[in-house]
Amino acid sequence: MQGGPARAVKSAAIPGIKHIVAVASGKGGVGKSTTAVNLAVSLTKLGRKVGLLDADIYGPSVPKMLGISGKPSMNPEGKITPLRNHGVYGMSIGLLISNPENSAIVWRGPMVMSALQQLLYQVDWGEKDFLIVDMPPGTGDAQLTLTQRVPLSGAVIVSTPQDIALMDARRGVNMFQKVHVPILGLVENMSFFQCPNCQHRSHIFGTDGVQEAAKEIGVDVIGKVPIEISIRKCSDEGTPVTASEPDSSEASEYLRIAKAVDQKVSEKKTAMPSVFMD
Ligand SMILES: Nc1ncnc2c1ncn2[C@@H]1O[C@H](COP(=O)(O)OP(=O)(O)OP(=O)(O)O)[C@@H](O)[C@H]1O
Repeated sequence: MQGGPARAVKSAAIPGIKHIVAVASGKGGVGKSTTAVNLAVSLTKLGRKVGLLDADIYGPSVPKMLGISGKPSMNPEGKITPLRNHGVYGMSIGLLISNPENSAIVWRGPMVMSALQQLLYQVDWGEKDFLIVDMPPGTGDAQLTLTQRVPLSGAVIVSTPQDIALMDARRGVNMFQKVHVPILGLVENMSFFQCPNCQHRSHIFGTDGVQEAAKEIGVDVIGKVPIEISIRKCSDEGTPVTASEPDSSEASEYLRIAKAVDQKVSEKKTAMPSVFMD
C-alpha cells in the first residue's frame, strides 16, 4: 500500500467480460490509440472475442481508426449496442456526443467519470474475452479515478523512446502500481524507421531508452513498433494495419504484443482485482 491512508474502492465487474485491459500513456500523441486498436484486432486473430472502449474523452479517435460511425442503437433492455468492424466491437464517447473535440475538453472530472461509467456499464458488451480500454493520455485525476473504478486485469503502457516520453511513461507505470493493477508490458512505439529501399533502420528517437527504463522499473517490453507510413495511413482510413495488411512485419509485431497480453492475463498473478487500495 502506498500514498497515505488506505481507502478501499470497489470496482464492479462487467458481466460477460473476462479481462479488461487498459492501454495508457504518460502523455499524448505517442500512439496509444493506434496501439489499442491494433492490439484489439490482433487479439481477434488469436480467436479472442474483443470489445474496444474509447475512454479517451479528450480526443476520441477509435471511431476513425476502427472505421465505425453513426449513432449506436439501443437494445430492448435500453443498453447501447457497440458497433462492430474488423471483428472488434467498439464504443466511444465520440459516437455519443455531437462535437467531441469541442465539448469533451471542457468537461469536469465528475462528468467525465459519469460518461465513462455509462460506456462501461450501459453498453451491451456481450460475452467477451477482452475489453481493451483506450485511456485518456496522462496521469491526472480522471485517469487515476478510472484505474480505481474499472476492474482492470492489467495495463499496457505505450511510449516513444524519447526521454521525456519515458519520464511520462514512468508516471503512467506508477499510477497503475499505486492501485495494484499489474503492468502487462511496455510497448515502444515509433521505435525505429526502416528505409523501404535499403532496409536500414534509423532509431529516430534514440536507442534502447525504453528497454533500459523498463528494466529499471521492472516491466517487460512486449513490442517494438516502427514508425511506418502504412500504420498511420491505415489508421486514418479506418482499416488498421493488422486488418488490412495482416502479413506485414508491423502486423506481426502487433500480434506478438497481443500474444504477450493474452498470455500474461491468464497468469495467476494478473488475475482481475476486485478491490483496490490507495
Ligand atoms: N508506429 C507509428 N507509425 C506511424 N504513425 C503512427 C505510429 N503510431 C501512431 N502513429 C500516428 O501518430 C498519430 C498519433 O497517434 P495516436 O492517436 O495513436 O496517439 P495517442 O497517443 O492516442 O494520441 P492522443 O494523446 O491524442 O490520444 C496518429 O496520426 C497515428 O496514425
